[in-house]
Amino acid sequence: MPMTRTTPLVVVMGVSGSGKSTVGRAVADRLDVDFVDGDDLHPEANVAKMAAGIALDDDDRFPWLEAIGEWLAAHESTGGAIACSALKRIYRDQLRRHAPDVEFLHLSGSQEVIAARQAARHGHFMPPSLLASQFATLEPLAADERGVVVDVDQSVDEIVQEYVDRAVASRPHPIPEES
Ligand SMILES: Nc1ncnc2c1ncn2[C@@H]1O[C@H](COP(=O)(O)OP(=O)(O)OP(=O)(O)O)[C@@H](O)[C@H]1O
Ligand SMILES: O=C(O)[C@H](O)[C@@H](O)[C@H](O)[C@H](O)CO
Repeated sequence: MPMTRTTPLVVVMGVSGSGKSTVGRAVADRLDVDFVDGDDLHPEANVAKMAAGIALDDDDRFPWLEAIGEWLAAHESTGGAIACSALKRIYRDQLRRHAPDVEFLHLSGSQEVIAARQAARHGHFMPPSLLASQFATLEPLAADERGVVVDVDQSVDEIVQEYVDRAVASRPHPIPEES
């Protein structure tokens, strides 16, 4: 019989400023799994490009998504949470090639709400001027993609609780029995 676990392997996705790092950390604390901020896995050139106000393209994101995918693959048996924008379906497909069991928590909100949060945030390399391109690039989860969408216009605790209620408590994640 396969064992079941309730600790998912989850990518906290969304546009810049949607709360991926904040919520990802809180989700990982709540589920007692490892967390990493995908921003820390960007090649230096990507960070420099974003800091200069230039949006990343598919070629820029490819090696970064490979690194995210490797982290996911390494956490398949333990579960884990990682913050990664994962804006396009092809990016999520790339991650699923590394970790087919991965699920997504899409932090969704209006450009107005997220822009206000970015404006209040200081010392981050991502300029608010790139928010429009983030929204233009975003492809929401399709019906066949494993994941949930949670509205960011509520407290971090409420977001985590909604995620736990909808994705974790209701849906055990089968993993192979250890030999
Ligand atoms: N639910 C929330 N309510 C109020 N403020 C929030 C909430 N979630 C995040 N914030 C705040 O909004 C700002 C953006 O959050 P955070 O840095 O976690 O987003 P992010 O998606 O990781 O951004 P980036 O992708 O640009 O690194 C932060 O100042 C954070 O404290
Ligand atoms: O795909 C992208 O364009 C990038 O990953 C950005 O989303 C940033 O990493 C991040 O959100 C920083 O603020």
